[in-house]
Amino acid sequence: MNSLCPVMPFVAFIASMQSVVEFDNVGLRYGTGVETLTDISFTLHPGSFYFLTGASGAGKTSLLKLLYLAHRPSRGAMRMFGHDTITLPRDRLPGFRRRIGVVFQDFRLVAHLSTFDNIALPLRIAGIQEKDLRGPVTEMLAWIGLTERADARPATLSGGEQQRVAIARAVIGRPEMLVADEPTGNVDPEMARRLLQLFAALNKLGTTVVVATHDIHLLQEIEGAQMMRLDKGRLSDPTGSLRHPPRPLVLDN
Ligand SMILES: Nc1ncnc2c1ncn2[C@@H]1O[C@H](COP(=O)(O)OP(=O)(O)OP(=O)(O)O)[C@@H](O)[C@H]1O
Repeated sequence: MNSLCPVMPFVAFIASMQSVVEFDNVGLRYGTGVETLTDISFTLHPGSFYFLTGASGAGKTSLLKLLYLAHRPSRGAMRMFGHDTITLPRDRLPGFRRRIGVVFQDFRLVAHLSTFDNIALPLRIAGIQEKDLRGPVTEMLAWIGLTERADARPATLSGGEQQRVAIARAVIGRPEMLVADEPTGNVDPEMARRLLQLFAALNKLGTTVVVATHDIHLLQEIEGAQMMRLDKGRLSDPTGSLRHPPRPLVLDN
């Protein structure tokens, strides 16, 4: 996968950044309930690969929502791409979101668009010309094994096929940060490994990757990956990923 579309000259930009994301004592509360996320502090470094693990209900999706700016923290400080996102005016949020690729747990494909057009969407939004996007989208279709389904609408695809389209759409524009929520939950182990290779290729090009998963065996697939674990809304740091320097990831089993 060495020809992910050259959309943004971001590698040099990322290399010059100290951190991609910084959380300092962040809390998140839905409505008037108890806090879903409590005292979350960490720094994500440019070009690193993080797995976010934790039991169901631990707060993984909630933390990812903060990362892709769907929610703002209820308290604490948060910086992204060198900017304070708590005080960022609402009209600047879309510009920040375009720098983040997101694989949603429920895919969120555009129902009336074909597989090809769903994958091409970020490139079209970025103003890439039709003649320049056909090659990367075609290559991506082959990589996810859906060349034959290029014209299919999402409703006619299986859950696993929709998931692969969602991943292709998230990575094709080479975002500065990729946030993926259980991205391999609907595919077989072989395809899961293939999709992780796609994330790894993107990561090697400089993208910071955060993948939430229940499947800790995935963690062994990415050399140098770091692990963040949520336990009832609190972050633990089993591999020292969030300290300096991080230790290599070693699994217990
Ligand atoms: N919009 C919401 N309003 C109120 N509570 C919410 C909302 N979204 C999530 N929660 C609650 O926050 C807690 C954490 O949910 P979250 O989806 O972040 O967990 P998760 O670790 O991603 O779980 P899973 O692995 O099952 O997807 C849960 O108790 C959930 O019910």
